[in-house]
Amino acid sequence: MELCSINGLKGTITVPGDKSISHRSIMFGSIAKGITEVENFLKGADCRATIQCFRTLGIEIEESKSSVLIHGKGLHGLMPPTHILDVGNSGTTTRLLSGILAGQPFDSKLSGDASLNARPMKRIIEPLTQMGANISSILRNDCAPLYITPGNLHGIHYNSPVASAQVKSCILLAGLYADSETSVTEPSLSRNHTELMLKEFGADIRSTHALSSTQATASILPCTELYGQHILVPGDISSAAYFIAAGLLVPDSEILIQNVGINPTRAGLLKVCEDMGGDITLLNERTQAGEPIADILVRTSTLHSTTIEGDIIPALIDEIPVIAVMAAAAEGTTIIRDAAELKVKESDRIETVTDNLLSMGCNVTATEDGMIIRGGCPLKGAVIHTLFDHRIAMAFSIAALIADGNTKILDSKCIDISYPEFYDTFEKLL
Ligand SMILES: O=C(O)C1=C[C@@H](OP(=O)(O)O)[C@@H](O)[C@H](O)C1
Ligand SMILES: C=C(OP(=O)(O)O)C(=O)O
Repeated sequence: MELCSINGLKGTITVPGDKSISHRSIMFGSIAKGITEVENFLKGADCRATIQCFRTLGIEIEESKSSVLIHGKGLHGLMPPTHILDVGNSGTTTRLLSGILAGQPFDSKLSGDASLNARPMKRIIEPLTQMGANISSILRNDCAPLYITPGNLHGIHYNSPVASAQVKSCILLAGLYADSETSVTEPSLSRNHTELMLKEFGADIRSTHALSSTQATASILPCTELYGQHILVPGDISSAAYFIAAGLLVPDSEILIQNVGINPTRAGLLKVCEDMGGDITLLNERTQAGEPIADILVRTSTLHSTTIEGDIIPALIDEIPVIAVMAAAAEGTTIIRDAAELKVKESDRIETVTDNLLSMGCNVTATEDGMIIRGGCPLKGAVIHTLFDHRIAMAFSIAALIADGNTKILDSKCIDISYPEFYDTFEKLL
């Protein structure tokens, strides 16, 4: 994809359904009894991988233009897979599905693409093994492909070294099949969609937030049955993030993004935009199945630098590439720290972001757990090496809109992972 600078993005748009909630709707719907109907499901490649995995596990899933119907077979209704489960590029599918598979009375294997098979899985192998699961890395490198065989699961209390919703959700899902309570404490609260949605499906799940620290604990009791639900998936704030950044950065813009999920465990970007002087207004705030939603009005703003660190990091982890682009255009030096998790995403996002910003003429330094971005230098068009990472392709498409000259985004097709209609949404604002 080739892009150049523009002016005046104007209009009202919606963004596709939330990726995290879409994955969970298929998974929980499949192990619930009865039909789960999902509206505004994200038809990106990652969530399609989740659908395919559950079809392979014997679940009938019907797709229409407006919704997805899951014919759930109950907690013990999955069938042994006849072939290896293909998790594609999706960390969420891999880690959450492993938690469910650990509780099944049959063997399974799961594997993904080269990027997925290089991501760390010890973070789930360790706690699942403590619970009595039999899960191993087939190549003995603590990565997928993973092999899971039946084990008798018991409840544990797990102190997670990372604030990761994938790790937390994996353990809680295995906890559905354990013989006693399972709980997970994380150093700071990660996205809580599993806790909110499993409760709607009938699970006995609780969350507590320590008053004296940022630590958060979620616990679940073994369950006899979950029940099918009707789910309306809110727009994905991680996808809205690109249009928020575009609205702030592109001169003479005003964009209204309707129906966006603003769950506080996801909405760190809004706080950062506010700290940077961004003109953002939340309209029509409401709650749907425990998930807060709003329309977001964005207008062109003069941005200044900020420091992003500590317990806000999990609430904006996927938005850091586009935040870095905003920081490059802002006056002053922005510091991002406590974000070492960026190194184990679809690419090493500390490296991919800093390398591409450098090639656009920005003065940026990578650090062990983040980056230092000295903003205010004019960006120039460049060839962007996405390394097939969808967030890099989208973040640098925004950088292209304010750069001098043409920018070429290599392998931009990877955007299909989370936002197949990304460039079509842009067309609506021209
Ligand atoms: O649970 C989820 O749906 C996700 C959790 C986050 O990963 P971690 O749990 O690895 O931080 C996030 O980066 C990913 O895009 C989706
Ligand atoms: C990290 C991401 O997803 P996952 O971990 O599910 O691959 C992402 O979408 O940015």
